[in-house]
Amino acid sequence: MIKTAVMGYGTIGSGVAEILEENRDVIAGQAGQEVELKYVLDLREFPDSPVADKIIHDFKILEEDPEIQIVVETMGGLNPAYPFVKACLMAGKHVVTSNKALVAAHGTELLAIARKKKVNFLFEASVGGGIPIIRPLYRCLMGERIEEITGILNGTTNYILTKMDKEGETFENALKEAQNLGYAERNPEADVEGHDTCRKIAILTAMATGKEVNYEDIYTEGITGITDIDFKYAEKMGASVKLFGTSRMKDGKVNAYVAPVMIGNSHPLCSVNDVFNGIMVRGNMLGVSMFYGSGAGKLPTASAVIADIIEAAQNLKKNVPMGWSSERQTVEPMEKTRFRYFVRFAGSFRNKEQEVKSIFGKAEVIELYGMDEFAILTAEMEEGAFKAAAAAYNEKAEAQSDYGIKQTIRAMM
Ligand SMILES: NC(=O)C1=CN([C@@H]2O[C@H](COP(=O)(O)OP(=O)(O)OC[C@H]3O[C@@H](n4cnc5c(N)ncnc54)[C@H](OP(=O)(O)O)[C@@H]3O)[C@@H](O)[C@H]2O)C=CC1
Ligand SMILES: N[C@@H](CC=O)C(=O)O
Repeated sequence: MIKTAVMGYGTIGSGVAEILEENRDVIAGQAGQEVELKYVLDLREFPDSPVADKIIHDFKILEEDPEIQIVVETMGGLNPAYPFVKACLMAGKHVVTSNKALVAAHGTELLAIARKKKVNFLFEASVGGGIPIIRPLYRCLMGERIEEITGILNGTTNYILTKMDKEGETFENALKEAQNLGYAERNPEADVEGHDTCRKIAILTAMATGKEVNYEDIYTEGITGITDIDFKYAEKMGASVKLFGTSRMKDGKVNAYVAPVMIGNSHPLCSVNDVFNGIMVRGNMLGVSMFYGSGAGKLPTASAVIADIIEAAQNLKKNVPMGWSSERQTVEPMEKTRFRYFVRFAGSFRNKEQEVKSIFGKAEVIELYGMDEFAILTAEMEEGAFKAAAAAYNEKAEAQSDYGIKQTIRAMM
């Protein structure tokens, strides 16, 4: 029998405990022996829960218990998750985590310790919730040169954007619902400002390149600036707005960003709604493959944790080769990335046509009935060139005491 401990009995930790019980026989069949939950480390008591008799508050108890071979970290954050996980690996225990903040910040070091100690540090649940994506990258796609990963990688923001788009819900109400459903991070700023997606695309890029990626090098913009008016234009254009995490890899160079993107209804990721995530992976031989499923939530995410527990149980005496090295992958500046741009301007197109055309070049024009504003969809250009054009337009508008650009969203249509 293999004994495990869960650190953090919140949304995901309690899901892990539930599946260990509910799917006990399936897990034992795959792991080759029974997997028993011995301890649950948390700050609080859970007297009415099924794990009431397993609750501990002192990390030393599980760290020093030689019976514990696999530790699950579902506390979130870096402190004390990082020192606890490191201590478990140093003590020769396998660690499974759903914590992308931890993997993005300290993954390189923790993977190296796991290799040295011949144990495993596994993090399938850290990206895409219940969607298998980490293991496919190091197993099924191991013979591919990965050229691009583009995904809707955050359940909370996709839930919010879907509610705003399809039901006219306000940003604030939709966020509250996502929090009540257990999708959001403890500090939801990580979701809505794009930091969670940034960590996930950094992890996927590191998996794809085999090199460490500093998530702070990735341009990151969240969804807090997206409004109901943007969705009105999107509807008229047969489009929607989604938060993308994208990484393009070519000749050793990586272009990566996190940003809301206007996409047409025919884009494969446009129909990924609510808490669902969708991840497109393009390999040089495979072409495009799509991964789709619940990107957050108790049981889907816990299901991914359970798969890692089984992987560790099947490899108790050896380190499964996966992850990345300490060699740093550089990320190209955002200025070099090419997009079309959806731009909203104050005033009427009739009055601004000459100026807009002379500064932004050829563009499609979109007007909404009864609005004192208009929008354009530019041709594809480099981010640096677009920024220069937008600055020139705003400068002119200011000189004429005229309000300039109201909104800019990158577009792929
Ligand atoms: N929720 C989701 O859908 C998903 C979450 N994740 C990730 O999984 C991790 C956990 O998320 P989630 O379950 O939602 O978070 P929760 O906040 O629901 O759970 C965290 C639990 O850990 C406990 N905890 C915090 N600090 C300590 C400590 N020092 N010692 C012991 N216990 C502690 C918390 O106790 P208390 O409440 O008393 O502070 C809480 O019970 C995060 O990294 C998150 O990013 C990944 C995919 C999906
Ligand atoms: N807050 C995250 C949880 C899963 O990673 C999300 O909403 O996607």
